[in-house]
Amino acid sequence: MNVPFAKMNGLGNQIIVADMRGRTDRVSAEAAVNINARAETRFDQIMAIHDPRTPGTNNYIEIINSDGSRAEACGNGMRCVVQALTAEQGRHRFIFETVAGILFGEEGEDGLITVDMGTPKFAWYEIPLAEEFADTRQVELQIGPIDAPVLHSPSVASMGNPHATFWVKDDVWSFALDRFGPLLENHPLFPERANISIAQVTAPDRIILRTWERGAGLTEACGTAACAAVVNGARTRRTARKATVTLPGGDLAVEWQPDDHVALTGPAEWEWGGQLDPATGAWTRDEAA
Ligand SMILES: N[C@H](CCC[C@H](N)C(=O)O)C(=O)O
Repeated sequence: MNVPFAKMNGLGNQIIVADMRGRTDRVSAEAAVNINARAETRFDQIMAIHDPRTPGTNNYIEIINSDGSRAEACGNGMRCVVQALTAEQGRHRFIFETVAGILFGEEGEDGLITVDMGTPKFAWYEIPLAEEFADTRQVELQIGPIDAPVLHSPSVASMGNPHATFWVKDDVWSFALDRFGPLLENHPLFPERANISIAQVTAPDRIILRTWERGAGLTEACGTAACAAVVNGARTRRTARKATVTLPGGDLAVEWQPDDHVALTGPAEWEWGGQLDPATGAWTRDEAA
């Protein structure tokens, strides 16, 4: 009843790829919490590969945060899925379906993986926000002393999942994101909570970014947050539509293409494999070959 899994990472974003093909059950929230409770398998997201649900797609992917909640999108995790399936099948291009829609992934000759993350959404009800904002390039939200807020006026967008990008002039490491992150993630403005990022633009094609992820906390990298930062940077004229985003774990390349799709390029790394029970989260590590 166990399924194979791989412990992987996408730029230090801790990912577990679980092979749920040929089964009708799902990785339970309880299993996710139990897997995350063990040091060796502490993770940010589980990417569960299921049989396809729609003709023309290769697989349906379910994304589970470390708190057991489900996410609509995960850029770093999708790259890990592409790498795992490329290693297994020898093919390089895949079409996936998630709750947020259809997306493409491809491993290049250089080993870097590009994922088409789809089109960003900017309407307040699409993100979603709890109240109407005509312009989501800058919404009223602040934290810290009322007359001297530490973070304020984020740009918000959906990359399938909700993101707020707070623009800062100072070093992103000078902010206590561990303290502000949980408050902003759960702010009443975000009925489905949100991923919270602080972004420093250092050149029109360069952003330094830290993210507090919804359902996972501080992470080394968040692919969809990098996409949201570039899209929000471009529509507020802070950046070009193509930029390198430097995250604690390293660099990602993001391009908001003329066809409105956002392409995310970066590495993925396989660490080790094992077998897990998707109901309880009990797992064993495979013997090294
Ligand atoms: N690590 C992910 C994002 C996970 C999203 C999740 N935290 C949520 O939206 O709930 C990424 O690379 O895009």
